[in-house]
Amino acid sequence: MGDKHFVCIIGSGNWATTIARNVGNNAARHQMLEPLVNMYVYEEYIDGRKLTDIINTTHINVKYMPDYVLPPNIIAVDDVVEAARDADILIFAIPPTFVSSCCRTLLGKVKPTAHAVSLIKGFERGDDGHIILISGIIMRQLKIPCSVLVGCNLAHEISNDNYCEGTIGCRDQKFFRVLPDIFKSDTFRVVVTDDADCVEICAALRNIIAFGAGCADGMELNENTKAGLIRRGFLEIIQFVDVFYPGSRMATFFEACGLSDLPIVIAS
Ligand SMILES: NC(=O)c1ccc[n+]([C@@H]2O[C@H](COP(=O)([O-])OP(=O)(O)OC[C@H]3O[C@@H](n4cnc5c(N)ncnc54)[C@H](O)[C@@H]3O)[C@@H](O)[C@H]2O)c1
Ligand SMILES: O=P(O)(O)OC[C@H](O)CO
Repeated sequence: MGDKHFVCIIGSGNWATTIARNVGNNAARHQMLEPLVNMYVYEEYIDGRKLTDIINTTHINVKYMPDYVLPPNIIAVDDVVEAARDADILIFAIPPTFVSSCCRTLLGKVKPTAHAVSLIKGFERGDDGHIILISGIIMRQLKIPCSVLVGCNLAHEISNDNYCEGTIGCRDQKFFRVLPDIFKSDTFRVVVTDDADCVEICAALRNIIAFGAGCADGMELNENTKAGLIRRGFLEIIQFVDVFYPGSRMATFFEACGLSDLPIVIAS
């Protein structure tokens, strides 16, 4: 762990662009990080100009975050292989639908020692009906470990420097110290745990409870009923993890990935 880590962000949407400011600021001053950070941008044309050119000259992602200035050490790259080739830490922040195709493109092209971090919420469904974690897809396809960062993380609030919290589920002890240092800021508190499956599952399943709460509103059920539904849904997440990911810790459900993220999604 002596050498500096080169960081690459894969994605340039709302969340990727928001977190890129923290990553860029931290990379510029952290002794364990290379100051330049690549950001893979799915190329688009805005008024005839490439989005990558716009980002690299104005430092603004006019498509996804038009009022938000990125640090100049964030370098937009339109080729995912080129962006990721030298990376020691690969941050995935794209919608779940694009993960498999992106990993197929990257297969054999990333450093075998690289470590991935998924900021993606959601999961895929396997042929047998089982849940497949997004980090699992990344690990299986790229054959590198993948940690996760999730929490009560509405991008527009973080971009406004409103206080918020995130939980990192770290799958490699070697990265325990450096991962929080990559993402945190004065207003973004990041806690790291090794209970990575539980962290990711909390974020993946909370949408189901939020959907149920939305249905309760739509059916004009009262607040007592909705609160009961949310409590029972949260309990079901705990029971699900207990059955399918044994060994997870109860305390993890009360970190940002669990209890704080749930009300956000229900309200939003
Ligand atoms: N927005 C938030 O507040 C927020 C916060 C936390 C986590 N997340 C999670 O982050 C993930 C991304 O969400 P988002 O809100 O940034 O999405 P978004 O809709 O803002 O971004 C879409 C991204 O997909 C890229 N894209 C489009 N077509 C593509 C293709 N064919 N191949 C590869 N990339 C393509 C776009 O360039 C863009 O970078 C989701 O899993 C979401 O749950 C979002
Ligand atoms: O709705 P999502 O999956 O984009 O998640 C948004 C934020 O993470 C809520 O905390």
